Parts: sequence; structure tokens; C-alpha cells
Amino acid sequence: MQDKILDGKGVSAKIKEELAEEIKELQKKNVTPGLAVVLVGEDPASQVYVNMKEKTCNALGIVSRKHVLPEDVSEEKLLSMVDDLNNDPEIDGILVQLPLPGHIDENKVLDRIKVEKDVDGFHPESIGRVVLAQDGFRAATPAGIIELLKRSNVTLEGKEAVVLGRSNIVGKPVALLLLNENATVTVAHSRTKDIAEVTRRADILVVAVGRKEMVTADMVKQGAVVVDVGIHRVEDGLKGDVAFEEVKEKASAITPVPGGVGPMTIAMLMSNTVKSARKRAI
Ligand SMILES: Nc1nc2c(c(=O)[nH]1)N[C@@H](CN(C=O)c1ccc(C(=O)N[C@@H](CCC(=O)O)C(=O)O)cc1)CN2
Repeated sequence: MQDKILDGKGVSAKIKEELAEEIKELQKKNVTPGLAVVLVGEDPASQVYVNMKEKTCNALGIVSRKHVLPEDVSEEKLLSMVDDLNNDPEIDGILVQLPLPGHIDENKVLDRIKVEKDVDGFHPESIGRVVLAQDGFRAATPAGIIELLKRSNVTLEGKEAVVLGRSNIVGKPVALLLLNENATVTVAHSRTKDIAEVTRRADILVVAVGRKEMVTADMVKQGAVVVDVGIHRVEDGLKGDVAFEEVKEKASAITPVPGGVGPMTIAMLMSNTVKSARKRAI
């Protein structure tokens, strides 16, 4: 039986401890993992996330290279930076922080990252590898959700899983990962006719809609496991896509915001970077 609160902060700390040990071993073989993070513009939330990534790299012994480009940088210049990083032998992972400004074609930029360095797991080939259940980089938030559930002893096989939201970076990939774990998966979204009727079927409900406290207790089955991917800044802190206080009374387990899925995202990014660096040690 797992704890009611799924402790992403605690689980991510354990993963980072494991990674720090592995990094020490890699360093003995003269391999220091390197992560390049590219930030375009000054979006305050993106700045927070990029700084968190840099801090975590420093704590674990991963070389972190942060590149900040102005909001009005041309697509061409950004692509040329990606090309340079693709060719840099000390860089194992490249991450372009999302969202990008409107004048830049996000897909074009993500497609340009070498699949071998795609630690964000957003390249079409990385997504294709998830579809085919082949080895490759898994996007950090979806992978973090699966890892958190597994390490919290939540059984996925045979469970009715509902993913609310169909974004390319969370909804679609987490649905595929749940399918690969032999869950029965339904994806609900803004055009779904009766969302509550679908979410109430879920043994495992993953919510990634980007609407503050949209999921209320009446939308959740008694005993469901609820994973909240949303992050909304309010006056007195952070809220998720789930109305935590009322839903926790009904759920058998639930992720908090903060301290749930968010920290797992950073831990899985670090894990992908180490996975990439491992190839240099062979
Ligand atoms: N290139 C990418 N861009 C974005 C991704 C991504 O995986 N790759 N995901 C999100 C943002 N994100 C990482 O970039 C991210 C979000 C939240 C957290 C986190 O630890 N949140 C804390 C709260 C921190 C705070 O805001 O004060 C928590 O939930 O406890 C980490 C990473 C969009 N862009």
C-alpha cells in the first residue's frame, strides 16, 4: 500500500542520489556529463525552471551550459546555436526551454536537435520510439510520472488510466507510456463530450490541462490515484489542475503541487543526460 501523498520531492531526491553515484563512476572514466540549456526571452517561469536545472546539474556533477538568447532572436540564429551544440563533443544533452516566442517554429527547432542528444525526448524520432516501445529518450514529465507511480508501488498493468489533456509534451506521451505499461488508456480533452463521465472511470487519472483546479471531487472515482501535472502561480503559492483539498479525500493517492510531478521532471532530465553520457564511457 502506498502513502496517500505521492512524494515527488522525496522520490526525485532518491533518484538524484543514485545519479550522483553513477556520475562519480563516469568521471573515473574521464566522462563528465554535459547539458546545454537554451533559454529564449525572459519568461519568469521559464527562468525559474532553467535555474533549477542549472542548480541540479551543479549539485550532481553535470556540466551545465546555459545560453540565454533575446526574445527577438531569429529562428536562424537559434537553429545555428543548436547545430553548434549538436557538434560539441562535451555536450551530451541539449534542451531548448519551452515555450518559445511565437515567431519561432517550435517543431523546426526540436527536429534540429540530434536525436542522440535529445534529452527532452521531444524529437519526432524519440516520440516514435515511445510509440514502438523501443529504447530512446522519454520526455521528462511523462517519464517522471511513470517513475513516481512505480516507485510508489502503484500497479499500472490492467488499470483503467485516463489522461486529461493531449499536449505533445505531456498528454500524448504519458498516454503512450501508460499503454506500454499495459494500462487501458483513454485520452480526454476539451472536445470530449462528457469529461466527468470519462474521468470517473479512471483508476489512474493524470491531469494535464493547464486550468487551475479544474478537476473537482465529483469527477474522481473513490480510491483513484490522481496525478496533477498543472502548475499555476497564485498569490499565496502554487496550485495544480486538481482541487487538491477535496480530491485528496476521495483519492487513494494523489500528487501535491508543489512537490509532486515538478521535481520528477528535473530528476528525469538529469537521468536522460546521464544515459546519454554513458554512451561515451563505453
Ligand atoms: N524544454 C522543456 N520545456 C518545458 C518542460 C520540459 O520538460 N522541457 N516542462 C515544463 C517546465 N519544467 C521544465 O522545464 C518544469 C516545471 C516544473 C518544475 C518543478 O519542479 N516545479 C516545482 C515548483 C517550482 C516553482 O515553480 O516554484 C514543483 O512542482 O514542485 C520543474 C520543471 C515546461 N517547459
